[in-house]
Amino acid sequence: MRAALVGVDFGAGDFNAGLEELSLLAQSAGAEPITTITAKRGSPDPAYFVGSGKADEIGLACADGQIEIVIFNHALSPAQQRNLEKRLNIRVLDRTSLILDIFAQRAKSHEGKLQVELAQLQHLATRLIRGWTHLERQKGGIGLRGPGETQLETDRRLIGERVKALRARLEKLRKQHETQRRARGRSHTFSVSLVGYTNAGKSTLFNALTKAGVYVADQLFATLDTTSRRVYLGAEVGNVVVSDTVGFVRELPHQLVAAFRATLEETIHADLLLHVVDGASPVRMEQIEQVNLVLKDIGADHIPQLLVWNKIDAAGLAPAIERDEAGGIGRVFLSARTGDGLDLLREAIVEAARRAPGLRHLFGADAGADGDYALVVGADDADGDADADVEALLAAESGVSDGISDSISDSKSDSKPTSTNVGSR
Ligand SMILES: Nc1nc2c(ncn2[C@@H]2O[C@H](COP(=O)(O)OP(=O)(O)OP(=O)(O)O)[C@@H](O)[C@H]2O)c(=O)[nH]1
Ligand SMILES: [Mg+2]
Repeated sequence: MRAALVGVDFGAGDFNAGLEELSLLAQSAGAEPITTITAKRGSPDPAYFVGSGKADEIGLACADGQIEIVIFNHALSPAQQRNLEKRLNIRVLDRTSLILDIFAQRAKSHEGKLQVELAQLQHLATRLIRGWTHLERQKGGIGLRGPGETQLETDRRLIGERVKALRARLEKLRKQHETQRRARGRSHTFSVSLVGYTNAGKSTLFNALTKAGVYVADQLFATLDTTSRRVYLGAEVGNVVVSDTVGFVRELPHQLVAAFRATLEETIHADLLLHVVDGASPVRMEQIEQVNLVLKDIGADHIPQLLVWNKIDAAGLAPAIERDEAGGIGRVFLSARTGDGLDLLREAIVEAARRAPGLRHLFGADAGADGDYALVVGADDADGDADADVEALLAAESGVSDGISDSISDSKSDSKPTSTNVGSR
């Protein structure tokens, strides 16, 4: 589908990098960007987002019939989108819809699909409601029982019912995740989540890390698109669980963040976040900020974070560990592609695991001091079933079970590891 891209420069951030990202997003959604139209404004025009003169310029660019869709690098109000479509006589997509569409295309698991559907319906619902009030105004409040309104009311009711059903279904799945996490908590397997801006190299790093371990077991512990594997990191720490998850983008639609809460909760409950950064990107600092915003949004900003400065091969840097003022590891420079610096990252994870509270008992030096298993069970264990906990722990330590083997059996479609990638390649 041939597309015209539209970006408005409000004088904030790196405008060109933003347009480049839009182009990648559009391609990820299956569109083919043909032309880009830019404008400079102080604030959005209420009717068309751009000025009416600029709107006509966009119309002119589409006049020869080459362009099939116009994609804005911004969130448009329902009215702006409608006005533009009327004036240009062509389909107009905003950034939110574009991202939702990519999610819809990429979601593979049952839960992922439910989450995307919920987000899309909620997005649609706001448009239907506003469309209705718009009509209401046109008719001056008279003749409101007309067929148009009735249809809209029916649509809204159906959407409302579906949203309710989806929420209930997702809540049930969320509870299952929680049960699973508690089981995992008992065995105190140190868990590491890869987070980061889309395209930073999380999946590449995930594969490099998990393949490199002496002992690797495939594990899918979330039914959505979080893939996890156990990685053996030496005698001292033993196994850690590493998870690869959905990437973040600037202005991640809030419906999506809300709908993907269950997926992101795996991130919230990690012991350590590996924040993967594309060290070769000119806008890496902005991306780090964006990722931290999303992490704050989902309540994961309190988790210890290690910045993984990836793609040093492209940035011309050497593998290194950089310590912060307190002596803790702040950044690891590596290349997931060439494998340079991976050993440093493994060291850094071992060091973080060693420092993690509540995990010390697993390690030789502290086991004697802390002594008993009561401490091992952990503060977040609500059911008080200490015997079972000790059993689980012993089983875990002897390698019989690590507590994540009771995977969720929500649907047949969830039986294979899958992953959703948001964004661009
Ligand atoms: N030069 C270079 N490229 C890399 C490196 N690591 C990853 N890449 C490339 O970066 C692109 C994105 O890599 P992914 O691993 O898919 O990134 P991701 O963070 O999982 O992306 P999303 O799943 O979309 O969020 C791919 O083209 C990789 O080949 C690296 O160390 N050096
Ligand atoms: Mg990925």
